[in-house]
Amino acid sequence: MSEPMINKQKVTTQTLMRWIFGQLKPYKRRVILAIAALIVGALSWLLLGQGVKVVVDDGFVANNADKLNQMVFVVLAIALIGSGAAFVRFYLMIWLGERVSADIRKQVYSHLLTLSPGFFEATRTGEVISRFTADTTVLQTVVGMGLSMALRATITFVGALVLMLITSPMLTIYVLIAVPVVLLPIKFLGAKVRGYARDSQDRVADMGAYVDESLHEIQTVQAYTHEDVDRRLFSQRIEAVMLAASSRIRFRAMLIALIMGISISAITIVAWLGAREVLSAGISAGELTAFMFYAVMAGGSVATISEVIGEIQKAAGASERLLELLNTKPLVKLPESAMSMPVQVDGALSLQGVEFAYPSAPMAKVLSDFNLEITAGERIALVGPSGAGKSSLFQLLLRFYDCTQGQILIDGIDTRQLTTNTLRQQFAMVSQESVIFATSAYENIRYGRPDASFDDVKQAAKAARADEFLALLPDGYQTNLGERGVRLSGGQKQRIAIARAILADRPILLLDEATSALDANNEQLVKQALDELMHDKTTLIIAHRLSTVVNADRIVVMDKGKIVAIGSHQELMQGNSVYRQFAELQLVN
Ligand SMILES: Nc1ncnc2c1ncn2[C@@H]1O[C@H](COP(=O)(O)OP(=O)(O)OP(=O)(O)O)[C@@H](O)[C@H]1O
Repeated sequence: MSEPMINKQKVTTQTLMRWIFGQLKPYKRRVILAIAALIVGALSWLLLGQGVKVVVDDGFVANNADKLNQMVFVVLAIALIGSGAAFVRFYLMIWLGERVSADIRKQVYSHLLTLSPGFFEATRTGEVISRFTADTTVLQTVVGMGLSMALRATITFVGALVLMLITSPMLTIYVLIAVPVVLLPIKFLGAKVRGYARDSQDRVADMGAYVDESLHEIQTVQAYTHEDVDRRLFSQRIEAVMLAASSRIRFRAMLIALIMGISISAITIVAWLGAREVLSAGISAGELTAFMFYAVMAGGSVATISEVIGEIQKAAGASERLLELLNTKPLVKLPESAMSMPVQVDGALSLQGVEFAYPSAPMAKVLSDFNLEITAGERIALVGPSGAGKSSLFQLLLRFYDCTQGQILIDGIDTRQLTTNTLRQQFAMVSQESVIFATSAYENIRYGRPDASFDDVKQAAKAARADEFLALLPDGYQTNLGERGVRLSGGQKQRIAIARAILADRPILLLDEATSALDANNEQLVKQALDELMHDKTTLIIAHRLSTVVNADRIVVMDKGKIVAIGSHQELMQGNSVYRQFAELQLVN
């Protein structure tokens, strides 16, 4: 059974709009200003129609050159005001779109950092990144362009309608009959567009994940000359994106075409009816001109609104995925009122009746009946065959998961009484694959204590036997180590990771010893670095080296999630067959 990591959910247009308006709240002043600019803009375009009417009737038809000259200036002034308002509206709305999408990205990223590592095992990084970039970009367009266009179109529509009514009530009634005919396709085709939009974004995410994975493992791809297969598999994913997009585009195109066709037909019919009115002297030529100006404006507004509705449907699809991410909860539950740790933590650990199974495989017990008391400052070596549960034990100690039974105590405090932050601040971890970030050596070491001074960093590097080689790098400590530390040797990476842990200065160490053999010199340096690190600290070390088990206070032998023996190297070599086998076959001498 696989764990439902992301809860699929349907987002209605209302939920989406409520969410977006919530995001706009902090920028109330800008929103109000944008709306004001929008109203001024829309009103000036409407006023332009009145200007045109005066130009035609009083200037043109009445053959009055003075009036004509005068009105041209008025019309130009109105156009200038309209353009100014358009600038303010456009600038503010696009700004708000960018702002909202930036804020949403921050929220999603901040939330992602709280999710359990299990979530990232079940979800592909590339997919998460796609949600981040592609989905928030869709929202950005909706806020920046869509909402502004819809609002302007609504005001224009209402204004145009009022002026049409004033100009000619009868012709207006003809126009109004046409409106429901335009709205019908929006309702039916809009829903289709939304469904396909989500599908489309899902396919984009899938493609992103594939690119991420293959480029990440480029050496393996090239070493196995797998490029052609990758091209084919990628192209399949791209075509899936195209296919989903085509369906969406088809329905949107149909929507737009239908609306245009219906509106233009309606306008033509109304113009024809209006022209007959002019001929029978029911209305003036200027009135008909103004009326048609408004009718075209109203028709254009309806078209705009329908297009925006398409955009919003698309955004609803995209935000479904973003909201799913935001609503994914971390696996571990935090206490209602958390305890704090004393200033001085000794680092004694107590595991009492611990039992554990991963949520993705609840029936497979990874640890069971696990009891272990570790005194402060003790050095424990964990050994056992692959799959014995050693790494899982670390995951429980860091509370990436909760035990299914039993409890874990630090200095007598149940770890479930602490926030995960307080708990994790008691541990420093050095994993088997030394983790190096694509930044300077300095920042890499400072990772565990971002406020450390340069002297602190240098001291930690010295203790970790890293100072010497760091000083020889082109920019010393400021040298960029490249993505995943590609510019360093294995032993150098290990020593940087150890320097980081030394600087972090946490009471308990979790070490997963590297299995790869180093040359004698590097080996010696790493050993010295580890000795510095473990000094005075409670240490749990997944051991792969003979020197480590020999120097441990106690060796805990694990097999199939249980402790099968505890003792010193000598004792276990004599008394425990699992250990003897392990030591003979797997310890690096
Ligand atoms: N994320 C996970 N989801 C489900 N099962 C897991 C997960 N991680 C590990 N397991 C299972 O838990 C068991 C213990 O694995 P664990 O990695 O703790 O062993 P280990 O002793 O550290 O092994 P190794 O020395 O090979 O790293 C294994 O059977 C493994 O398949």
